[in-house]
Amino acid sequence: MDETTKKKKKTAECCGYPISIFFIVVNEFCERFSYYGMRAVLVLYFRYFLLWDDDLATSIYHAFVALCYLTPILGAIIADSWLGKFKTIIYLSIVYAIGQVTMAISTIHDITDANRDGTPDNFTFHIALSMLGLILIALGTGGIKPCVAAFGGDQFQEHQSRQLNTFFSVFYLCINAGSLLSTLITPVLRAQECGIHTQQQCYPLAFGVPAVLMVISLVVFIAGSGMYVKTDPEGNIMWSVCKCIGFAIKNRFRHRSSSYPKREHWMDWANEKYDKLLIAQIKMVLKVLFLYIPLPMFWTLFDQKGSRWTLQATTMSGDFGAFILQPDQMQTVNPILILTLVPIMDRLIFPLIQKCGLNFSPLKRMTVGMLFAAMAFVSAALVQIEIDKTLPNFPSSSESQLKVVNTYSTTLNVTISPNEHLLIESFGSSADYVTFDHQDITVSLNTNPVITKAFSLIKGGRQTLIIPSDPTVMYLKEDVKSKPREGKNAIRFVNGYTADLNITNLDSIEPSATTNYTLVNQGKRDFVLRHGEQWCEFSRKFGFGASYTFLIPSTVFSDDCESITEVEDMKPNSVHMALQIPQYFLITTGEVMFSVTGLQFSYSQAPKNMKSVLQAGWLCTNAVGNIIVLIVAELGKLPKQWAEYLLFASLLVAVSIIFSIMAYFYTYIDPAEIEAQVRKEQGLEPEEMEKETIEMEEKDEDQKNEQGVKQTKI
Ligand SMILES: CC(C)C[C@H](NC(=O)CN)C(=O)O
Repeated sequence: MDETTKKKKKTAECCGYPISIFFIVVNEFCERFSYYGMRAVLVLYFRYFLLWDDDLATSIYHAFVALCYLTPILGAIIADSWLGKFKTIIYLSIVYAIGQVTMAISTIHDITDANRDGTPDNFTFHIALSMLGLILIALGTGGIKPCVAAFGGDQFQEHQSRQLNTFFSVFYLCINAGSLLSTLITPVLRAQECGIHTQQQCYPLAFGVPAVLMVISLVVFIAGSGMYVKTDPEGNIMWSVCKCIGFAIKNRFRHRSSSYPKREHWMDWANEKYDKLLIAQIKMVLKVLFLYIPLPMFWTLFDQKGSRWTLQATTMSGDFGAFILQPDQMQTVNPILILTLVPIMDRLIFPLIQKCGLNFSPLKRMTVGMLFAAMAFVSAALVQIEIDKTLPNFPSSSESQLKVVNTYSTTLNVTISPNEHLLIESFGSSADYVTFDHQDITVSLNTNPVITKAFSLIKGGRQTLIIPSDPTVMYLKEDVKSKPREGKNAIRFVNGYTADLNITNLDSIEPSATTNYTLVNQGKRDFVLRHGEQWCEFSRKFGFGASYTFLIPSTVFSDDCESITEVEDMKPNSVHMALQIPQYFLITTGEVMFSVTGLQFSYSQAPKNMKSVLQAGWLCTNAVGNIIVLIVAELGKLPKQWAEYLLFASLLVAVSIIFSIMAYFYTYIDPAEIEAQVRKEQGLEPEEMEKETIEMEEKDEDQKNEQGVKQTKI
């Protein structure tokens, strides 16, 4: 125990706050920038750099987030039992920074791109390095998380309890300011092009900047070193706690006969062997941990902002007139609202409620926070119902859908066996998809002579029958059967020109052929069509989430691309992303009531030597919430997304009712007061008692007491 001790040494103050707090909140801002910045581009890195599919990318992403909220337990044990919070933060921040740097290095494609084609040649190297980086990051970010908040709390003196509450709000604001800035900045950095041999999306910059911020965070924290109040670790407290609980259970079991008098609490069965103070502290912690059992459900809903809600946004329109919002940018609404709502709640709403004489206790706030989150999901369900009305009618797994495109020189009468008759103009298409419940069809064209051809359609798929200038070679082309990802537009061209054509960013297309789909972003896009010396420019403004087939006629160069016609395979998104704002508002209000309060509650209800442990327990509720998301995603979804949203909302309402009942029976405590009372009962002076506890924990009592029964000096 070589840390500078200081029970509560007098610290330098500014406006009633310890100055050391400044270093802690700046440190938290930089660390959260680092964490959220890296997280913002992580799925894209998995998907487009490591070339994993959507499912694998999403699962590894959620598993990483869950790990980040499980490792706080480890950090808390190290801090409370061994190194103390200060040293734990320093050492694990170094691990964290190394992890971020490793991660940034793993994204440099040039390292293994020997053939210089722009893609890595040795994926195993990049995967191994990035997994190592992520494990170190999870260890670092999770490990320091419970220590930083608790260390911040330790800086306050007893007379600063009002400032302590404000500190937790400011702390939360810093988290969200860091997360907001990084979520805006790192995607922009990723979109830059960089590289030594070939220019690719700049993942090294997008991961490198968070790495730099982590180093800054560490430097800032060390800079405040001389000003901190540093509390000593109190020996292997977790081990003592486990042994004490184990003994209480064993002893209770040994004395299960009704002839033994009952004890007030089952932990009192440890009285024979363990110190009363330790037992009292364990009781306090267990009471709070028991209360945490229903809490993961809140995070299960909360963390779907990044997954389900972002997917929902991809089926909506982000055209806000003055600016365009991409679906994944919608998530920034959360930190923006946090930055506005925390001060409003702290300065206006909570004091107002207090003035009205209502007792809005922390646990009541948390219950109301849960109900707000449930309402957010009801709102998401209503938005989903609106979206569903505008979505195309996609085929079921047993159906097939077909559309016909005619690039023949005249209108055609198309008969699809047995009784589908379509009249299709030259360079036009059937109005919509025709749905078949069988796959084998025969198509007849009223040409002279009549052309008849048999086709087999894809089950559960959408296809287009392309009739080219020579109808005898008509063919099927597969269409997109879901909304294009990230709100992009899927486009393709049918070449009705008499020779090969080159189109910007696409391979050259032969006459009568159709290109594969290309994804283009919203906004005005220009394409140059070229054949030898001839060229023309084709411009088109795109919305969100549409799909088009462009038909190029033989006259394309003579009328300067004017005669290109378009077939709308899928309508653009028409429900506006602004409709998601109410659900973001509700979930963020819920977060302020639930999460900020939970953070304060976990600190205030923990005994001095177990503050980090309870912070870690609190963060673990988030990890379990993420694991529930993973399980639900794996088990498959309800057929309708809105129904799944309502299911989650109902589950959270049920859980919040259970939580409110548990909260009703919870009595708020002042851990310091209880500890002082126990000491008094033991007839020990505070200082004397502290020494006593440490000595006791250092002994290996198991070896001494084979019989397991020892009377303490109480
Ligand atoms: C959700 C976390 C447990 C708390 C916090 N996140 C946010 O504030 C997001 N609005 C964090 O510490 O990252």
